[in-house]
Amino acid sequence: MLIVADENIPLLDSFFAEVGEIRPVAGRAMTADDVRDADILLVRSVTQVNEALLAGSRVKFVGTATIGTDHVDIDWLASQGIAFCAAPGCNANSVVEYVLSVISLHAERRGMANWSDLSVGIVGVGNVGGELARKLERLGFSVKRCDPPRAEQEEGDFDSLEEALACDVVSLHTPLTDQGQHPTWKLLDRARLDLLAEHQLLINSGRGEVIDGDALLERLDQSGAPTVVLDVWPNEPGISVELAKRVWLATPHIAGYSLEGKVQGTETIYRAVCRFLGLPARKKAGQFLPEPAMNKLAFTSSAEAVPAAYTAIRACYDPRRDDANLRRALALPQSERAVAFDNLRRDYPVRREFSSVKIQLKGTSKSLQDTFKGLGFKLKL
Ligand SMILES: NC(=O)C1=CN([C@@H]2O[C@H](COP(=O)(O)OP(=O)(O)OC[C@H]3O[C@@H](n4cnc5c(N)ncnc54)[C@H](O)[C@@H]3O)[C@@H](O)[C@H]2O)C=CC1
Ligand SMILES: O=C(O)C(=O)[C@H](O)COP(=O)(O)O
Repeated sequence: MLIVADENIPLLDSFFAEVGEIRPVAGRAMTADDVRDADILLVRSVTQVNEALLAGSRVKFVGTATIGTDHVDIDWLASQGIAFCAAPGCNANSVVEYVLSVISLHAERRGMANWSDLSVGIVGVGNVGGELARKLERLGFSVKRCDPPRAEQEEGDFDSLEEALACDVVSLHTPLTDQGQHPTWKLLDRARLDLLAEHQLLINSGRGEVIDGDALLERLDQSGAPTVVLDVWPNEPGISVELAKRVWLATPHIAGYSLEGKVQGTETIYRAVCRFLGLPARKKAGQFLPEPAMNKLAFTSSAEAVPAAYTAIRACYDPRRDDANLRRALALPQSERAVAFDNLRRDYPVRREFSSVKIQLKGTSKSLQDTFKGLGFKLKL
């Protein structure tokens, strides 16, 4: 059994050594020659999985250790009888924590006493957007939910795109597709970007092409432009330096890169491979997660909820470090930038989720306890 796999899938040996021989390959550069003799192909988002890659190969199962599937021609796989699995939800919480950290920085930068005075419009209310909405509402934010595909299918409190785009913060969490009733390709086109005003914050941690990159560049050169944070970009890894210069925070598609999120992605495809082969799935993500370097934070009775929350959030994850690293990479000669973008992702430092930290509270208020619980930290009272 030959398993060809993107070398950036963490814990390949730990999960798959008992299943078959593993051949790690650079995901971005994977060719038909690399996969010809494979029985199983395991990828991440940087490998285009389609007829050009797989025609004539013996691959019978494809797994992607990612939430997004826009890099996979799922219809073609089905037409060839090739089984497929993705990892829905695996790194959703990581993306939510990225967005929460960005919102905390934005509120502080605007001199707001209370970040929950910001309204937040979420576009795409699935695993990521849904969890973001739940956390924000628990923290007291007012949230608009825009999800036309869900609104058509179920009873629920959904809002229009225009209502979401009128919020103080707009966060994009749709899949990328140019098909069907609700395409998201350039969903934020020139006209919709024109609706955004100077006081607003636009965050894209879905897929780069959901925003029209040229229109965004133009909008950011006009007066009254919104503040923009991009984790995902048109044309990765060769992203526009001009666009990066004009956005407030620029990160190299790492919103989902918590250790928990990555390892859960591997676990999901491991389980699917075991099911496909009729093997018992004995390994679990939890057994491979080390004790976090920082596992405790303490606050005293004088701590106030909002500043304490910001301190704890940023102790776990502060996007300004990723922003600084990406800007350094983009200052390299043009011929080196795309590789540098990918290297930041390949060599990403260990980042742990809020749930890995116990917050010790001595004599603190109920509101402080509720804030930390709402964010997903564990409490030690
Ligand atoms: N930056 C990063 O590191 C990561 C990015 N992602 C991206 O985030 C996307 C969303 O992830 P999940 O929430 O887990 O996916 P999901 O499939 O659970 O939810 C997506 C939601 O978007 C909705 N949607 C589809 N078309 C829409 C439209 N035109 N307008 C508004 N809503 C629409 C769907 O109905 C669905 O509820 C992924 O497809 C992936 O592209 C995911 C993980 C990490
Ligand atoms: O899960 C997704 O969808 C993502 O966007 C991943 O976090 C992307 O990571 P790579 O597959 O590009 O390493």
